[in-house]
Amino acid sequence: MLTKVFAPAKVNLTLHVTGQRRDGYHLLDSLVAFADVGDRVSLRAADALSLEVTGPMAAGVPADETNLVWRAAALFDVPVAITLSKHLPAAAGIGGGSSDAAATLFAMADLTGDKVLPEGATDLGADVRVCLMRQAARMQGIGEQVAPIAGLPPLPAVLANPGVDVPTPAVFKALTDKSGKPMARKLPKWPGVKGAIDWIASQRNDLEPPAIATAPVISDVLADLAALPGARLARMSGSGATCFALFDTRDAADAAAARLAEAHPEWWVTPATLT
Ligand SMILES: C[C@](O)(CO)[C@H](O)COP(=O)(O)OP(=O)(O)OC[C@H]1O[C@@H](n2ccc(N)nc2=O)[C@H](O)[C@@H]1O
Ligand SMILES: Nc1ncnc2c1ncn2[C@@H]1O[C@H](COP(=O)(O)OP(=O)(O)OP(=O)(O)O)[C@@H](O)[C@H]1O
Repeated sequence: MLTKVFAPAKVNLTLHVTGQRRDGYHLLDSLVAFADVGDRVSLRAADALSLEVTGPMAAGVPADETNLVWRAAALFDVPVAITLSKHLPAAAGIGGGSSDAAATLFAMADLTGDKVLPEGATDLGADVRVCLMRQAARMQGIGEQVAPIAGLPPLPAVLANPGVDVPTPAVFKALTDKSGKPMARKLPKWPGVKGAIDWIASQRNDLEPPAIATAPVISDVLADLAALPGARLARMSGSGATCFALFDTRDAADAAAARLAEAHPEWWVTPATLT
């Protein structure tokens, strides 16, 4: 039996860094949504664990035990042959590895019938827990506290990545002010897409300045996204380098994505709906 699970891109609509723990990990307050674009994990029972990485963004992604998909599957007793079809850029702030790991955990649970996640599952990455949620959520602590958020309307978006790898630890290291204000304790009720975008625009991604210091091209991506017709807001996701713009309608996002892709054929650009 072949089990297939979609691994959506994770987008940090907001990302406030509110402190740092003694062990170096940072305290976050983030509104996270998921895109209708992503990777695909498929697996079947086999004699030994194996992984093949395919798809348009497979270049450079490890196909060995360092891949989070492999590590997630290895937590179970059943050996499987896995195919990971990469459509998302890696080391890009959209949770590729974490989302792939979460999808693998779902697929393995489906295959084995196990109802409880194996020990170590959520230690695979800071974003794995939120990626297991697969719906808009508020993420706090170092990523281990996640709560679903109701009432966020589907948000039309363009995602753009300039092709530079931005390693997450380097960005956190370059962050100077680690005590940003959190989001309001109670998130507002959003009156439709326009109101939600207005509110998101009033929040921040505190990792933008240190990511731009690490990879200055990110400021070009943000400027080009903000200049697209109909763009209401441009912001970076996670630790970068992927940035997103939000639009009032999916038609506007589709047209803007086509325009940006034409201007920057060397960038990864896609329209998406975030939920
Ligand atoms: C920045 C975010 O993308 C926001 O969603 C995530 O918190 C990062 O998630 P991730 O890539 O799955 O992160 P991990 O692979 O667990 O951590 C990579 C590195 O980022 C730093 N890190 C990560 C999460 C966190 N709350 N504080 C940190 O300081 C640590 O140096 C860690 O070694
Ligand atoms: N399934 C995977 N897909 C992509 N990269 C992976 C995967 N498993 C392990 N890696 C390794 O992890 C590194 C980080 O990739 P990933 O796509 O998880 O980025 P990220 O920027 O840390 O995501 P985020 O910060 O949004 O959680 C890559 O450079 C790659 O070598």
